[in-house]
Amino acid sequence: MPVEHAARPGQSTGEPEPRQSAERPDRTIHVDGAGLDVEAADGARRRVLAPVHADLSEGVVAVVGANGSGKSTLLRLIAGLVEPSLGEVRFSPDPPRTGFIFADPTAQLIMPIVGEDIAFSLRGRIRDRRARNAESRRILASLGLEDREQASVHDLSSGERQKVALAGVLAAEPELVVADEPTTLLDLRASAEFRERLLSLGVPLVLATHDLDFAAAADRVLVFDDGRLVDDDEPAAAIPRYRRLALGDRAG
Ligand SMILES: Nc1ncnc2c1ncn2[C@@H]1O[C@H](COP(=O)(O)OP(=O)(O)OP(=O)(O)O)[C@@H](O)[C@H]1O
Repeated sequence: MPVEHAARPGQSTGEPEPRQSAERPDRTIHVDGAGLDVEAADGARRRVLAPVHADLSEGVVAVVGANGSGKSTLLRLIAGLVEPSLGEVRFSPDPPRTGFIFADPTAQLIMPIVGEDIAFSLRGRIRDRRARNAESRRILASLGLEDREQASVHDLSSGERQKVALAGVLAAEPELVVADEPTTLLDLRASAEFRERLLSLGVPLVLATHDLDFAAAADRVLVFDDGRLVDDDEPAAAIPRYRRLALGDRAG
């Protein structure tokens, strides 16, 4: 059930950030009993994700759960990075162009200079080099990084580096963004800012997060525990139950 948020421009910390209204493609991710078994070193098979059933068409879906509960596995199945050993992931009407954002942006920065990295991501879409550089500058400016075009990716702060990784993903004009704990390495302010960026992309977002403020800004929350989907509801209902699941009496 989509949850509407009132606009509160300019806020950068604290409460969940407002989401700008945006056109969202009418696409559904059908997770039809998708799950994953892996083979251990001794040859034994281990189920790391029990079959998940969920039709996801909301603008922002947050996936929460303890370490090792199966969040990243679900994200990788949705993004097509891993094939399910059970069930399937389908899309209707058609599979989206999907961009994946990792917790550690260094995993996806390829070129040493910021502008070069974005231009590299644009190569599939724009053949002309000057047009590519112009588009790279436009994307960087849209993320407030216009003065970092010539910077080394190694000299950036973690927050800037995560934004450059996002710029690289946006360069491919994704129709779905899958983000695996994208604010984990960021401080409070950078995390709030990055959260706001992701929420205002106007592109459907599925993200795993331990940041419950971020999850609270989603339209729908999936809760995982020990490799199973154990709750699936709107944030106002799912997050308090997740707190009780994770913290027991300490949830308050
Ligand atoms: N290819 C694999 N081979 C072996 N084990 C795997 C594989 N993929 C996932 N696992 C295991 O499955 C479990 C769930 O992992 P997953 O990364 O999905 O958890 P998570 O909820 O994202 O955890 P975290 O919050 O720590 O990132 C873990 O025990 C992990 O070691």
